[in-house]
Amino acid sequence: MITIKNLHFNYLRNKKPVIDRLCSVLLPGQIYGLLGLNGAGKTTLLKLIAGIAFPKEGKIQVFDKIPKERKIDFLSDIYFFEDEVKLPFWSLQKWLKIYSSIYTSFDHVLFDELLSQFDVDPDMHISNLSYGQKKKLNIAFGLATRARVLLMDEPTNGLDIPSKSQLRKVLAKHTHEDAIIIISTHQIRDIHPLIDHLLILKDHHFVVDQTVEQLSKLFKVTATPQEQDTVIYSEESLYGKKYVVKTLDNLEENVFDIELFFNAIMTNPDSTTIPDLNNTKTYASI
Ligand SMILES: Nc1ncnc2c1ncn2[C@@H]1O[C@H](COP(=O)(O)OP(=O)(O)OP(=O)(O)O)[C@@H](O)[C@H]1O
Repeated sequence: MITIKNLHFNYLRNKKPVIDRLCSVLLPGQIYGLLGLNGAGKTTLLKLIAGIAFPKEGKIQVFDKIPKERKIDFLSDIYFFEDEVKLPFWSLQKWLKIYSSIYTSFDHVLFDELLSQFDVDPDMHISNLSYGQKKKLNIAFGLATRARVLLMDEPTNGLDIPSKSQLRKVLAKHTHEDAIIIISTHQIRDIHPLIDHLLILKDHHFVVDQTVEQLSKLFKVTATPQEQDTVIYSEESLYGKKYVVKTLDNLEENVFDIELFFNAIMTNPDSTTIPDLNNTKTYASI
């Protein structure tokens, strides 16, 4: 479990908060989609969870560890897939030998299997890999660490179309019930089917922190809104106009489109109040 309480963070040279009064509880077995506009603070939040940046106020606890203490058993149980992969100019095998030793549960069989699925030659020198191949190498390595916390910053950036589908498959196959995966992305359509829970970061905290299942009972996308529907957003598409509407009955799951919902939240901030169907959190007013 990741527990975040009243988190506040600003960078040294800028007193303006990047994260402020942010609270949440993230549960094992879930894949979280972290969305927000450019500069909303998504990467910063991932760095705070990874123990790379330190909270100015508030608290983060990852399982029973405090990230900023950077204890060995914490560092070997978390993997941060940064958007820009920084790898040394070594042979892949040398890099693997040195870095895999940090992770007590590193699964070499899985690493080889993933590398082969991604079509990356294990005998290459890292400096000869393309941007996308480095990204795939890093994904294979991160999953093979068997870390319980995986933080992914724009994992589909630079991947070709078959690799994106490969990534979806490997994530679906190799996630386990005690793992917490947070995927920060602007390319939500690349990973939409994987997302269990949506986190939308706006004005320095989460304005949406709900399961996709709950949201799909509260909102739907339709081409033909009914008189009783409350339209919160509409967008022209190739196939005609699409509307995001609040539903009146909270029982059935509807067609839910994360990207359209995100646009609705960004462009229509006053129209929506999202009740917490599980009563686990306070109401999020948007
Ligand atoms: N090292 C830094 N020093 C000072 N300010 C920073 C630093 N890194 C990020 N920022 C600022 O913090 C804010 C949040 O940046 P962050 O990279 O976390 O946003 P993001 O949501 O990941 O953005 P994007 O979607 O564009 O990647 C931005 O205003 C950015 O300018």
